[in-house]
Amino acid sequence: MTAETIIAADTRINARWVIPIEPADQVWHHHAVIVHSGYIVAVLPQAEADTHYRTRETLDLPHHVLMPGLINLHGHAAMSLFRGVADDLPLMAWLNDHIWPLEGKFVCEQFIADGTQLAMAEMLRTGTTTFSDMYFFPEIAAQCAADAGMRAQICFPLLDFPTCWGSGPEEYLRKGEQLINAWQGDEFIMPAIGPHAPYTASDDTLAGAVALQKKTGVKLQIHLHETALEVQNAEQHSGQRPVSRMAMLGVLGPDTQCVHMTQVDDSDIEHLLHSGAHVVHCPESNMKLASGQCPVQRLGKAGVNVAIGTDGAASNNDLDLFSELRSAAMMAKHLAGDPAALSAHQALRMATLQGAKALGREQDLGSLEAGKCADIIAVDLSDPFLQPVYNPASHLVYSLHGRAVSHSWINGVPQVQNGELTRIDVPDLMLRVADWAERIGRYKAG
Ligand SMILES: CSC[C@H]1O[C@@H](n2cnc3c(O)ncnc32)[C@H](O)[C@@H]1O
Ligand SMILES: [Zn+2]
Repeated sequence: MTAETIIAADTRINARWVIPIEPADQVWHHHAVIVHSGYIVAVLPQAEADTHYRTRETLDLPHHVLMPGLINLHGHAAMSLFRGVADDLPLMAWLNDHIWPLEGKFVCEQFIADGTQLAMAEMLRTGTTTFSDMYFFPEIAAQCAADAGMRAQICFPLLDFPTCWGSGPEEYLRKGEQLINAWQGDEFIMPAIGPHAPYTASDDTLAGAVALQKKTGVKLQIHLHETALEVQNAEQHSGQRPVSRMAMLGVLGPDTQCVHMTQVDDSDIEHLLHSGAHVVHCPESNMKLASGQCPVQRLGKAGVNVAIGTDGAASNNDLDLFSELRSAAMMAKHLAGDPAALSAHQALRMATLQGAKALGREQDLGSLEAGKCADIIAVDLSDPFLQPVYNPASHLVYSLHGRAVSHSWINGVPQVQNGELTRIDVPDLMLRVADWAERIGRYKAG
């Protein structure tokens, strides 16, 4: 490019700080991000942008940090309607005695539409631009995400028993294949297979999942080694750890995301590494259900890719990935007995580029680099509770929560402007949520 070359583009965002994620551990001052046709064209010093770019619009963010949108790699979006409905319980009592009966009573297409919108409103408002969902009526969740312009991996549920979405594994697999056919190759929606867990999916069911994965090439996500009890029960029942059973059945591979992994021994790490499977860490859900904790530092040092997720709002109880990062960093340090475990920059990478890698999208998502999709967030650091700012990466992980997000774009399209959602009708959504709360609350009260 010569000094005279002026390039026309759609949007220029000037920010006080830019954390590009790649290259790693960088904080750039007074840089600009240039966006055109949904893609990042350049990330460069503002003085250079003055010389080389003319854009239709320019946004000045003088107290803000720009970074890639966050990737929430595990959740059950519509469960936001069950937020706070059953607290202070261990996983199996929470599921068996509370959540599964409630799901049997209330989950239907409208529940999924309203609950998924509620979850998306919270995620967008707190900096998430891509999420993964594993829940019933995935065709509704996929359409909701596409309508809102949000990126989503939509995992269809697969279990041995009947639910509101199907009569059993055969029907789940048949409907799941329809979901894959409808959405595979879409820019926003990534259909995937979601066998619930080793204790709810038989060998035959998992073989069906593996066959469908081989046929279609989509990703597979499963809850795995969530609790010590899960591993103990499996060992007593079959003499095998669930990870080893998954390896034997062909479930583990580079297209597989193992959610939780709070119980990890050397043989598990060997299976994860050998297969190239990814781990999704959900620290707050794991703490709240007292399930255990994923040893992220150990896995990272061994070379396993670790992404992060909130899990559903019924076990967290929010979908704010910034607060999740704080918990992840604190927990990693506590668990490793090492304050250097999971630094602020490492935590931010886990919620961006490492999430993109688990989705197989590290070529076009997860960092602010020319050629990547313009999935960008701005975080306002001007509040008194964030002063002084020596290191914005530190504040993003250790000091703030997601409500400090002021702007977000997905594919260059504004989703949040000055803290307001642009594409979700919040007052209308609140009416529908209030209606569900009234019905669920009345049922709970007996
Ligand atoms: C097959 S749809 C998803 C299914 O999973 C349940 N669920 C939500 N959170 C968890 C968790 O942390 N571990 C295991 N199962 C979970 C959800 O209620 C649905 O029934
Ligand atoms: Zn989950």
